[in-house]
Amino acid sequence: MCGIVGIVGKEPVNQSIYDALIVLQHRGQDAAGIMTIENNMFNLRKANGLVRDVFHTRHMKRLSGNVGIGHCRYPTAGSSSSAEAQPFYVNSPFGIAFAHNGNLTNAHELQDEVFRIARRHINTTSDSELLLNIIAHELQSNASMNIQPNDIFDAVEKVHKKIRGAYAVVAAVIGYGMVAFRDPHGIRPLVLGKRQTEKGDEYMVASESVALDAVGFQFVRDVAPGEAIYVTEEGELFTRQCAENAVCNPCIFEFVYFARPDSFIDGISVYASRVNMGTKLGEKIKREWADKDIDVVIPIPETSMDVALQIANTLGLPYRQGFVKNRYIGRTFIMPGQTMRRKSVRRKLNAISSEFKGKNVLLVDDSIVRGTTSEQIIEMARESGANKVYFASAAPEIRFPNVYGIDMPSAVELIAYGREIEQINDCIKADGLIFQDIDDLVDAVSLENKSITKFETSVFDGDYVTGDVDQAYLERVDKARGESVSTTPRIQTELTNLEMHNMGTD
Ligand SMILES: O=P(O)(O)OC[C@H]1O[C@H](OP(=O)(O)OP(=O)(O)O)[C@H](O)[C@@H]1O
Ligand SMILES: NC(=O)CC[C@H](N)C(=O)O
Ligand SMILES: [Mg+2]
Repeated sequence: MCGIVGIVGKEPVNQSIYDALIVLQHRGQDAAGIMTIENNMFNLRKANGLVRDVFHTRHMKRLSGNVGIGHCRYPTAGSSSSAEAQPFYVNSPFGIAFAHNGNLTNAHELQDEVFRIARRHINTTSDSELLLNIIAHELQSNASMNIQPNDIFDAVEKVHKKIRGAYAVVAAVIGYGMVAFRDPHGIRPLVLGKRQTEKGDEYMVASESVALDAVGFQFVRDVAPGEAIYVTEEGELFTRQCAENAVCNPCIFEFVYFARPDSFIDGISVYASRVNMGTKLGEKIKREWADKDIDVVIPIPETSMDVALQIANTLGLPYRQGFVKNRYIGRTFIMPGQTMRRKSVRRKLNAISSEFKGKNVLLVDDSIVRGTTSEQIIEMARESGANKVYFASAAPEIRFPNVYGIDMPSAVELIAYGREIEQINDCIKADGLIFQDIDDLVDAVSLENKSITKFETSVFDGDYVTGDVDQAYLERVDKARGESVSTTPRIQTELTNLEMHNMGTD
């Protein structure tokens, strides 16, 4: 999913960007990077790894400057090579550092255009490097030596017309400041924050509001779909709507799984939406499983905990912790490669056997994607002596690939693809399996902000809000990005490109 952050400050921003990335770590565990501007020069450090492992004191010291951007990556296009870690950089016009959350759906066509028309070479397979070059080209064609806010906004307007898909973007431009914008459907989240200091106002954009909280910025508002934000190096803020027909169709999977519960996205508390999911699913269980003799509700840590507690409340059943999560293991779903994901479930979760012995348990997860977690967890519950193991998913069956920044490029790897509920259950081997209905999921989230009438729900219903995704497209994406990409041993991909990039030397 990726986390992005950008700050125009009155003091060095390196520590604040680092702290913001630490709380956005759940959005991307594969690589991290920070780029700052000082005396019209860029400073960069990026590498594969968690934020805490990528930045050491010596790197932080080098990242001086009052303007900067940061990124933590969960690869959804290209490879997981360190050459595709972000921020990316182009030297013309002015010098632009760039970070992106999302996925372009017309990257294929753009690749050719960028070369033929803009004469720009893209040296990685990343759609983000492509997007950076499109912006750079538009800025270059538009601007004189002394660009004004409207020149930047005109360039973003042209970018919106050219590219399709999901994108929340932040860029730092030498001599100018920070530019950020969000796709016209608002699929990926982006918030604006402000901090008042004696030297003047500082501005920050970030993927989630929790990043503002962490570094002491006040939440101002969500960046509107299609809107662009420009903050000069001096701290002056300009904004403009740069897209025609912008609509707010946020990705519903942010609320199901990706975002932190203490974040607010488009006016919706992620936590409250999860509690509502618990109420809705609890009511469905009451209606449809009146005959099931459930003794206790047990969450599968970590994301499902808020939902599971509310299911227990709704059913009037005890809520108990049956699994302990190893705090040093990250999220399994966003790990690259099925082998790593499979191995990590047992390393990450261990059963408290006394909570299962002789009991009929209802295990709750936020979603079942590939079934990696559910299959192993049910096995663990049985090994711990459970009598019956029922399973509830707070999201409906996931049957369609995601093309907007979640790594589900291939339908065949989804456990619900081509399977009815009983067949899914045959795979995960529960004594009963129940999914949230799609209408209930949408209601659960929209209850918190009634003005949003449509969410991006393609993984559940195949309705892709950008309108440009058909079967042929899905087949192409599937082919281009098979498991081979994400399972390629890192060392191999490293060797190919290591010297071609400004890695911010060790
Ligand atoms: O069906 P699967 O392919 O296994 O994917 C779904 C699981 O992956 C996620 O957990 P993850 O471990 O990534 O993160 P969490 O600790 O936030 O729950 C999600 O919460 C489900 O538990
Ligand atoms: N998950 C994301 O937002 C990924 C951004 C970009 N498509 C990449 O793969 O680097
Ligand atoms: Mg989980």
